[in-house]
Amino acid sequence: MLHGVILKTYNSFYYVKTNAKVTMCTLRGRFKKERFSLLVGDEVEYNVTENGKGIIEKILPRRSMLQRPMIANIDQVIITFAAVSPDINTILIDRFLVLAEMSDLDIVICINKIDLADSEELKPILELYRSIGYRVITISAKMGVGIEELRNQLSGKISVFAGPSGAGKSTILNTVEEGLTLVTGQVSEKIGRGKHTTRFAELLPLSSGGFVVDTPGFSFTEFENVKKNELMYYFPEIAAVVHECKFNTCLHLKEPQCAVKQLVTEGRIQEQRYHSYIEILAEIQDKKKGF
Ligand SMILES: Nc1nc2c(ncn2[C@@H]2O[C@H](COP(=O)(O)OP(=O)(O)OP(=O)(O)O)[C@@H](O)[C@H]2O)c(=O)[nH]1
Ligand SMILES: [Zn+2]
Repeated sequence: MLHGVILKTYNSFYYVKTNAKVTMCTLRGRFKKERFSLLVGDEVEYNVTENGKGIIEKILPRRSMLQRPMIANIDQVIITFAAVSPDINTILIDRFLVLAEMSDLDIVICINKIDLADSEELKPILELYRSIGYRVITISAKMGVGIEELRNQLSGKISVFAGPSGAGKSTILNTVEEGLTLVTGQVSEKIGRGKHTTRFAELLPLSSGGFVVDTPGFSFTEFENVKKNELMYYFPEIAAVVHECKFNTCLHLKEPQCAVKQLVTEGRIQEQRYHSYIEILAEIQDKKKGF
């Protein structure tokens, strides 16, 4: 039996990649009821028949699952922002970070367009995220700076790019490997408006090994699923100290003897991050009130 990864699905066919070869597969009859749960990114075992078609015999256990886009076994998210044009927006970075933390993915922050940036202005932002423990890489897709480091980071893994429009995600992919382009726009926004444009994401194989998802990840509707007393755990530097607050119900707002607020005062938790926390918390609470 061969072992492979599902790159895309189309009309009940699964395109399964093993080494350099892609085989069109169908599902063994007894799996038919599982058809809708088999996802791009799933690892399968299959046999090839005389006509060259494959039959999937076994679905291997999943390591992870992302909801939007629906993909199995994603290893990491590359949160991509431009240093300028559009100007870097740390609150927006924090929002993407929360979504990535919620999905329990490894995270890399990729700051693009450093050819346009004032490195002195950028430095504190890089230091902030590095101090929290995030891996931050700086690149210029246009000038080819930092691309080797990014390639190494993508090698052998399944990655999804996420980030605002104009950050340069398509340009980056195309620089990492010629011919790779993202289907732009958030997946979830394509649903509706009377058009049947819902599509499943695909995996694009990289020549260095590994895959990237062809659609950008995440949309902000996903904050709906966060509980107000869970949000803190998606800010690693806040999560690390919440047990020191006096009240175990502390949301770190106006409660007395709050370790989080104390550390913000001392500058050991960055004010900007605390503000992002407060802002997202307020949004979650507003939604619960029925807005
Ligand atoms: N100066 C500079 N411009 C860049 C760089 N990378 C991308 N751009 C430009 O930024 C613009 C946006 O790039 P895209 O690759 O379309 O960005 P995207 O993130 O895919 O955007 P959406 O398709 O809207 O999601 C384009 O005009 C690119 O040429 C860079 O490193 N430096
Ligand atoms: Zn507190």
